[in-house]
Amino acid sequence: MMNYSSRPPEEPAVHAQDLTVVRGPRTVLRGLDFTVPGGRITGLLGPSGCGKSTLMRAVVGTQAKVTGTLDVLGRPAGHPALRTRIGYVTQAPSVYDDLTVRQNLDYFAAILDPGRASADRRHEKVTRAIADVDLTTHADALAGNLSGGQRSRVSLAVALLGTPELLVLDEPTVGLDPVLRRDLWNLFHTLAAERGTTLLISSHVMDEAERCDRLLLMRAGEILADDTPDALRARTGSETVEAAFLHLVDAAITAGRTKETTR
Ligand SMILES: Nc1ncnc2c1ncn2[C@@H]1O[C@H](COP(=O)(O)OP(=O)(O)OP(=O)(O)O)[C@@H](O)[C@H]1O
Repeated sequence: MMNYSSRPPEEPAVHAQDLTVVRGPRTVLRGLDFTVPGGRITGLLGPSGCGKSTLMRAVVGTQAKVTGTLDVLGRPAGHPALRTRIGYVTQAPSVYDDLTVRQNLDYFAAILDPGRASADRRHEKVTRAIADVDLTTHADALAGNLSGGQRSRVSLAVALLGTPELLVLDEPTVGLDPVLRRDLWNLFHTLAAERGTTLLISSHVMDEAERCDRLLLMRAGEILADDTPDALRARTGSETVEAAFLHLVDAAITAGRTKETTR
C-alpha cells in the first residue's frame, strides 16, 4: 500500500476553531470548532442551506469574510502553497462542452504539468484519472453529449489529476444511479486507503453517512456532532445515522427553547 501524503497520519488535515463566515447580511457559519482527520473520509451532512458549501469554500480558500482559525494541511486556509495540494469539485461541473473527456483532462493536465518533457507523464495521469472515474469507454465523447452524472465525473477526474492530498467534494453523487454511487464510494475508499488522500464530502443523503469514517453533522450554520457513525448511533440510541441526526436536531431545538425561556 502506498501513502502519498507527506503529513504524519496523526495530524488533522483540517483544524477549525471559532470559524465564522458572514455572507451578505447573514452569519452563515457560527463559531465552529472541528477537525478533519488525515487519510480518512469525513462526511459533511445536513439539510439544504445549513452551510455545507460555505464551509467547503472556506476550507479551499475561496470564501470571503472568514474569521477564527482555519488550518488546512498545516497552513492557513487559502495559502498559495495549498493550491496544488487540494482538489475541489463544486456542485456545478466545470468542463468544456466542446472538448472530449480526454481533451478536457489533457488541457488541465497541461496547466498543472506543462512542457514537452512531461508529455508521457501527463498521458499516464490523464488515462489513470479517466479510469478512476470509470469513463474509459467515454474518453473520446464530447463532454457536451454526456449525462449530468458523467459530466460531474469528468470534474472529479480533473480534481484527481494532481494527486491531491485533500479532496473536497460538494455533493459528488447527486443525480447518480445506485450502481454509480456505490462505485464512486468505492473509489473514495480506495483513494483514502491506497493514496492516503483525505476526503471531505458533503451530502444530504443520510445513507451515505454510513459510508464515512467520520461525520460532521450540521444544522443552521452550527455543528451538531463531530463523531464516527458508530459512536453517533450508540450515544443517541439510534439504529441509523439519520435517526441519530433527527435525535440531535430535536435535542438542539429543546435546548434552544430552554435557553429562550430562562432568559
Ligand atoms: N452569495 C450569498 N450571499 C448571501 N447568502 C448566501 C450566499 N450564498 C449562500 N448564502 C446563504 O448561506 C447559507 C448557506 O448556504 P450553503 O450554500 O453553504 O448551504 P448548503 O448547506 O451547501 O446548501 P445545499 O445543500 O442546498 O447546497 C444559506 O442560507 C444561503 O441562503
